[in-house]
Amino acid sequence: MAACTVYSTQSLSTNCSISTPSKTQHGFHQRQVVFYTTSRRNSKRVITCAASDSQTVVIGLAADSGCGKSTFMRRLTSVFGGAAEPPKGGNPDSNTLISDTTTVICLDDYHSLDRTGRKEKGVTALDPRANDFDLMYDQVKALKDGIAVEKPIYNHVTGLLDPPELIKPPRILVIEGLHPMFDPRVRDLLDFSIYLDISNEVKFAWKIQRDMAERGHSLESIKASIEARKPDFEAYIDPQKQYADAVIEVLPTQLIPDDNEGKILRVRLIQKEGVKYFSPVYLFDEGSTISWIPCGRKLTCSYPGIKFFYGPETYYGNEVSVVEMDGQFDRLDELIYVESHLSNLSTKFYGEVTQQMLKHADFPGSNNGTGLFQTIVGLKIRDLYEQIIATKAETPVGAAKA
Ligand SMILES: Nc1ncnc2c1ncn2[C@@H]1O[C@H](COP(=O)(O)OP(=O)(O)OP(=O)(O)O)[C@@H](O)[C@H]1O
Ligand SMILES: O=C(CO)[C@H](O)[C@H](O)COP(=O)(O)O
Repeated sequence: MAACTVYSTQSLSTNCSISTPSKTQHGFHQRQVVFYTTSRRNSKRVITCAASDSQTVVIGLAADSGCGKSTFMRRLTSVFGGAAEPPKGGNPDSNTLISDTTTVICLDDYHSLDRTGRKEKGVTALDPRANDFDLMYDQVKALKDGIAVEKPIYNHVTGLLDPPELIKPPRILVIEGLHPMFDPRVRDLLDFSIYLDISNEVKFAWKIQRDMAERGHSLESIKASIEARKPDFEAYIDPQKQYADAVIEVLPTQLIPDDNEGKILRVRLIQKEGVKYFSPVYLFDEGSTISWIPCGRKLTCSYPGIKFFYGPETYYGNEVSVVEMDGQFDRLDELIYVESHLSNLSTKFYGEVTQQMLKHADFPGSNNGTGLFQTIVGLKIRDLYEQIIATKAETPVGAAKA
């Protein structure tokens, strides 16, 4: 037995072991892995799992609850083709979504306190004390290293921690939730990170739409829940945006003075410069500053119209370039006109952004910058993944391990 280097925190490394790997006809190593499950950190479990030879690329997606993470994930999965589904035959309340290429795990599964536990201790789910970052790190690292893990499940229906589910290393692992960039060890594992920054006004409008219309909550209870989360959101969630490689910022429109309906949106795609395998999208002319109103013969715009902006900025001390769209499309098929003026989109054919947007015209935000920029970031992630895989394929085996 070789010592297991996967679980590197002190509490795990001393008791963790792994059998000598043997190669199967499918190019996988059969490994017997001894590790701890979440709910029982003091008890060992032995399972046999397959460790893939191919690299797992890890993407982090951070946002508050109800800010469009699921919608973004559906757009991302669609870029790779195939539908994402919960693990077959598993817990019906699993938060995990698996497709051919991607596995999306929800970081709510690393809540260390269940609903009652949080109530008793007087902490919210946003508070780091309600989450197990050691285990999050151990398991994301294991998956990145090609080792399957037994991940806990936080059941949103019952508010309890359910028995864990087996997660095998995928080609792309997306960790989405409240804290993907909070712990520096987890942050360092990310190949790319995104923050969905929804302004309070817009968050409120979306919450009302979903929780009042679809879940029967009262206006007062929605207001109270947003207010109760605010201090912890500001302390622990919002600061993560400084680490993100791409931020999608969603603000009320500036096209209608004093608009407070939250229906027409100004959306900014803030892209960090100098990130490996990521070259920011630009409008017309890279590095310049441009304001563009595309409404005319090629693009139908009803009131209040559409306005684009592109230019360099500084964001938390980092150089970024920003593409901004204020307003909404009347006709989605005309998006091709806008697409043809954007460069570095990482599309595989002319019109791919428009095609993706039309394919999911029923998703929230498909007629505005939220859908457009989520789709573009999805394409950039595909490009990043393909570059990482190509680089790995070119690297001689010995050099890769050095
Ligand atoms: N781009 C958008 N435009 C308008 N409404 C949106 C948009 N994105 C999300 N919403 C609204 O917010 C709700 C939540 O979206 P979604 O389920 O994608 O968020 P989430 O972050 O995954 O939420 P949760 O963490 O609570 O599961 C949607 O039902 C919709 O009402
Ligand atoms: O912020 C959240 C992330 O989605 C949830 O509020 C948190 O996970 C707790 O869930 P629940 O409200 O179902 O107990």
